[in-house]
Amino acid sequence: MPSLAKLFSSRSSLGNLEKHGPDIATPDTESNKSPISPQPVAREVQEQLICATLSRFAQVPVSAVFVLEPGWNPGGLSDEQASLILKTHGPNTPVAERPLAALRMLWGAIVNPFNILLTILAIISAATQQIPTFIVMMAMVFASTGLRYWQELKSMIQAVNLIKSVTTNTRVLRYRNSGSEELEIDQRNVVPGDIIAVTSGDVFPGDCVLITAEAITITQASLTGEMMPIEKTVRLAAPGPGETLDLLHNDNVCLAGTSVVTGNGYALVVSTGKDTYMASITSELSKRRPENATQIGIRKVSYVLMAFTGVMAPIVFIVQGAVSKDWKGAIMFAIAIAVGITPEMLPMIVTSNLALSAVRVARKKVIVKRFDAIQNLGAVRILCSDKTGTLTADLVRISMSTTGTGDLSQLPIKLAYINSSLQTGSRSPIDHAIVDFVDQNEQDMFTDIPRDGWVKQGEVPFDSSRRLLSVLVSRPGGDGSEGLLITKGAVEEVLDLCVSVYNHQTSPSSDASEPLGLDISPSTTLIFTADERQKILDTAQRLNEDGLRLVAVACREQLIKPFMTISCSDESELTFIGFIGLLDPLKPDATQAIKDLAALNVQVRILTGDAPAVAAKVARDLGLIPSCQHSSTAENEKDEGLILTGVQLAALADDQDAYKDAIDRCIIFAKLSPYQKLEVVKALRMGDGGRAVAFLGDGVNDALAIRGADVGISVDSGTDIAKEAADVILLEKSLAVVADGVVEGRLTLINTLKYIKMATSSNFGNIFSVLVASAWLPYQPMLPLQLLVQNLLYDFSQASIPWDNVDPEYLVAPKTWGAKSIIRFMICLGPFSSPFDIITFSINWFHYGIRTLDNPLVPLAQTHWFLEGSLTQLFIIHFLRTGKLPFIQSRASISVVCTTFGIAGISIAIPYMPKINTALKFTPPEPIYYSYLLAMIIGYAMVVHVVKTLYQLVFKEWL
Ligand SMILES: Nc1ncnc2c1ncn2[C@@H]1O[C@H](COP(=O)(O)OP(=O)(O)OP(=O)(O)O)[C@@H](O)[C@H]1O
Ligand SMILES: [Mg+2]
Repeated sequence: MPSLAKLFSSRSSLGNLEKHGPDIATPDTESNKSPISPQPVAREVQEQLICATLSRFAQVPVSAVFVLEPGWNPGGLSDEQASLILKTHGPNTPVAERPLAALRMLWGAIVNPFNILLTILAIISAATQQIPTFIVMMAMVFASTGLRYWQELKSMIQAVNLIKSVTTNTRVLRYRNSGSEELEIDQRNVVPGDIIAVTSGDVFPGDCVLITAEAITITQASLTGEMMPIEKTVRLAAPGPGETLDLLHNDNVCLAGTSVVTGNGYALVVSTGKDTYMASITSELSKRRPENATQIGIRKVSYVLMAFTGVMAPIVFIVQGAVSKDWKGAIMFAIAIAVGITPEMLPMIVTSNLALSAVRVARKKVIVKRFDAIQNLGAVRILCSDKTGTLTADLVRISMSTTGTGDLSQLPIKLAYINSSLQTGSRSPIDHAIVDFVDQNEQDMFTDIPRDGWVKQGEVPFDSSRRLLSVLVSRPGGDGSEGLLITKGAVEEVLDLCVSVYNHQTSPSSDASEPLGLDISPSTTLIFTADERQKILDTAQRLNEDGLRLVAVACREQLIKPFMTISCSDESELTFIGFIGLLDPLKPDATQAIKDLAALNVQVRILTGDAPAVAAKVARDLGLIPSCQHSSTAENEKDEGLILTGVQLAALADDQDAYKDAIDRCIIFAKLSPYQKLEVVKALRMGDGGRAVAFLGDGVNDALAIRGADVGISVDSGTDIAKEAADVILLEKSLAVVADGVVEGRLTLINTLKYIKMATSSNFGNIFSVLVASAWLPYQPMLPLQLLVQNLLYDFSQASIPWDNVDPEYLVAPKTWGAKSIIRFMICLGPFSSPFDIITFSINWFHYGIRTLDNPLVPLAQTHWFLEGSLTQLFIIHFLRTGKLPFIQSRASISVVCTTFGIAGISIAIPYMPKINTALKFTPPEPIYYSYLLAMIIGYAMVVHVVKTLYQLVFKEWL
């Protein structure tokens, strides 16, 4: 008996495309093993090879690394060297873009139960001299395999092309004109021997060894699923005796696909492309990802069908064998029935459905990295978004530079400028805005900054948990030991570190002896009392409510010692200087996009690391929370229940009910750490009995939540780490295209559901008919071969379903795979075809008097059932594809009309086709039979329509 589990788990073409995702129909990991997939032993050998290559460079002190390979040098490769290595090693193609395993795919299309059975039957036919039968059967094998292979190959090529349109750049050091130059190149052109510069948010393009002294933290979530960052540092000592390299748990190796969370540094690329650890575990990675709703749905339905097959095939075999005494014929018949029940086209339908949608959304500049994400997008009920760049235009510009009490002052922006221009981490839009502003206004306002005089002596890079960025600089004109620690960051975080407030009134505004006129001494600072703090917070609140994003600036004088490094612990005892207020206008299309999403029943929530008041202002302007005309106090009170901050969230941890209530109620989640973003996404997913949640973000701080959501969405201009974690990439930063993606996802899901509901219900109906026929008729109601031909023709007609129209009302609500709904549909609709099959048996029995096995008219009886079965099944597609009246209220797409009517025409023609009819043992029916047939089709259509109306009344759903 053909194994349904195998069929459902046969790897679809997309399997080897995905970075980490399984293909669509792979519920059963055991049977995922492709017959020609690498054996575990081969994998072990490959892993040992990777280890050996890496340990050569990773287990020596950094000072000795460059001696190991002639030509490699700490200043970087020359362009000639790099292009030579590129030629020999090949491009550093990411796993997702690997050329297709076309042969493996062909193997998957060939080896399926349907083909195996047909081939066995064909061989038996050839052995018994039935050459025409053999030819017909083999033609069927080629046709079905060809159709599936062609569809899957096409989808895969499309997928690869789509993924290629998302490029990732890497900063490399190249040795040019007797000096090192840092340049940005396409990640595909990185070669072993390259030195890369990485900063927070960057993904390692190959397996690398760290070569700079400062520690960085990286996440290996893409390889291990473990989201906690781990620290990596350079190796200074030689390895101890017996020390071996542990790929995932060593100090200085950063594997391809992992990404930097905090810190900056340089690393030497050791392996690229197919030689990386990630490439070696691609198939494992795909199995590790938890099943999504679609896969669970397919698995459940396949279990039900398997149970049917398991019960039905033996019953049919025993009953038919006992009635006809032809046990050999009975077993063939039972097998053919089992094949009939199997919806063997499901993997192909799902694949082409998804590929088609992926190509359609790509036209709207939405790139789906894992095809099945598109279906999940259709299921999304809540879209979480960070604020900057998706809701706002990401055109951050400086609006003001003020003191803690809101008076204009240039000092904060000047200090922030030194901080932003000297820091070497990834430049955030805030840093860009500060640097651009000062560069543009330098002539008029900033003549007193001796630009080149400030020399960086140390840095603590920005991270979203601290929300601070500090730079230690030596003052211009001094002996180099007088330093200034300049810290900028989120207001509360900076205030927590302050011990005094700079008094701008008493301070000399332009004392020539003090650069920037900054003199921090007891006479120019005030003690930081609770009162002072409150005053500053009030100012911040006021500015935030005007929609200004704030960065607080503070500093401290510090003595600089030789070889000193600084860390977070140095960020203390600061003097508060003032604020920089930044404006980021709303995206023009965001309000409409939120309305469109609301019309699609998708709620939008804001999850931001920024202050609640700024987020509230954005939400109000977008219409996400009601705006209040009267006073800001009233607004605050009203917003209260809709905003939750990270601190409040943490405080709710002990009270589960209040926690759930707050998560459900709040629209804005502000001041969240990256972990809290993930926590909120998880909590939202759990709510309401489980719902699909999408997360849209672009920063390092969004990557965890992107990975944790049902659909992670990022933008092409986002950080690599966010793009790596995402399932969907928007080439244009716009919320509006997300709404298009949601519609497309629903369209795909509806068409897949259509197929599965039609296929299962018609198979379920056939089971009853076959049981009746086996118990009643002394001959086979259809020959196994005839059953298979009918099955194949039906399959061909179904291949057009992905191109079908969907009634608009099905698109307004989130849609998920519901195994229960499919089974209910099958049980309620399936049996109504049986009465018409039994009428056909009765016509044969009573009208034509075909009652014995040796009656010469048996082929005619079989032709009759073939025609009735095929035509009713094909025609009824139009009734089942919509909850409305077919042809009049809802029309199928041209492709569905053409295939269903075309295949119906072929079915009618087959009994008349010379050679084919003899091979299949069909006889042309009498003309009068066609009037019976017409009556039966009309009768069946009427019955289905009545049942459909009642079904929708009772269950309030159709597809
Ligand atoms: N480069 C930076 N230097 C100093 N402070 C910064 C920097 N970037 C962000 N901040 C501070 O940290 C706060 C949180 O910003 P962050 O970008 O981490 O949050 P976010 O969740 O990405 O925000 P959004 O939702 O607006 O994208 C900012 O409001 C700002 O005060
Ligand atoms: Mg952000």
